Amino acid sequence: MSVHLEKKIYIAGHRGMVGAAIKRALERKGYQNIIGKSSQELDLRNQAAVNAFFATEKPDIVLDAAARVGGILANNSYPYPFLMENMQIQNNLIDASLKSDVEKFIFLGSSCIYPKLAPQPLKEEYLLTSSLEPTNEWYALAKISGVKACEAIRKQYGKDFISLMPTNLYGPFDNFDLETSHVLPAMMRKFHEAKENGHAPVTLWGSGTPMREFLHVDDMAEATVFAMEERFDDNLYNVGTGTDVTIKELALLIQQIVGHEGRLVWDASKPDGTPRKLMDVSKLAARGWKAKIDLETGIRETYDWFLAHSDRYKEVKI
Ligand SMILES: NC(=O)C1=CN([C@@H]2O[C@H](COP(=O)(O)OP(=O)(O)OC[C@H]3O[C@@H](n4cnc5c(N)ncnc54)[C@H](OP(=O)(O)O)[C@@H]3O)[C@@H](O)[C@H]2O)C=CC1
Ligand SMILES: C[C@H]1O[C@H](OP(=O)(O)OP(=O)(O)OC[C@H]2O[C@@H](n3cnc4c(=O)[nH]c(N)nc43)[C@H](O)[C@@H]2O)[C@@H](O)[C@@H](O)C1=O
Repeated sequence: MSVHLEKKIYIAGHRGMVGAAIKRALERKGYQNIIGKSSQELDLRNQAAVNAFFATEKPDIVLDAAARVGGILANNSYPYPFLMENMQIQNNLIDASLKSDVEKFIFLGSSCIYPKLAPQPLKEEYLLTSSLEPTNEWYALAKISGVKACEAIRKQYGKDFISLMPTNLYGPFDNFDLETSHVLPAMMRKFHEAKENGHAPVTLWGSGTPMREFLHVDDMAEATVFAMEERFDDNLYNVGTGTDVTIKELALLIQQIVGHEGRLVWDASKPDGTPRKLMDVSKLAARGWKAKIDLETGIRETYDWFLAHSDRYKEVKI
């Protein structure tokens, strides 16, 4: 299905890693009417401000990539904002989109919505079948309520509101802050700085045995644009590569790409999180979308970006 290139598309969170990648993907395809606001210009936690923005701008399509986002330690340390701010942001966006008759709304969730010990790979139907992973249950609960809000709107009003569940993402404009980031950017920065420091030892968190699946953000953006252009018959679709690695394997790959030759130390006082969360990506594949960027290529490209933006990676994003 094609979407008119003049449709007004609002990307919530257009300055973030995912939002910026979606903007690049839309621009590549020739979309001409893309809008966005920074959190300073429009605080999405403020319902009155969000309603006023929608009344003025009247977007045709809303892509929701705005959220409070962080790695395992940030999620575990700040449960209240990860629950409350995410619910506020998404509730305001979803409700304003319904009331202003937006044609299409895409909500981005996360693979952590699925139960901690669900069978692998994770099928969409496993949602709400057992308990969540404790390190990120607050964030996961917010995301689950977003999925359900979109599903409720679809069920009650027949509107095209859908949810995409990305696996762990990485790429340009990631958060490289060592306390709040996800594992892949943290490892890249740690190995890089240790190499510059005479190949000093690198300390990583947990046991190294958990498994994670990593998707390049440009693939995620392509999947979002694909979903925007299609009319799906269901509410919830996983987005991933369908393959995963252990955290130790990831460390060795990044170490080799960065060229660090020192020792690895595993800090067992830090949490492992969920043992595995591999996505079953067959539902989206059946619609005709699959990831293109393999992990090694994606990490090499991201490291090139990191080297070219060495002034930026020390910014704290949370
Ligand atoms: N990164 C990952 O590994 C994964 C991410 N996701 C999901 O993808 C989406 C995007 O994540 P990602 O790009 O990584 O995150 P980033 O932190 O890079 O970007 C988040 C964006 O949200 C905006 N934002 C946050 N709070 C507010 C607020 N109160 N008002 C307005 N805007 C706000 C920020 O705006 P500003 O820059 O202007 O402050 C920023 O642009 C999220 O829904 C996340 O849950 C899902 C799975 C994995
Ligand atoms: C996308 C997803 O991201 C979060 O879940 P997570 O996958 O557990 O998060 P993570 O990327 O931070 O860690 C992955 C694994 O890696 C290990 N690990 C080793 N060394 C470092 C390290 O240096 N930093 C970090 N962050 N982790 C490290 C770490 O101990 C863990 O075993 C959710 O909270 C939630 O936000 C969500 O949905």
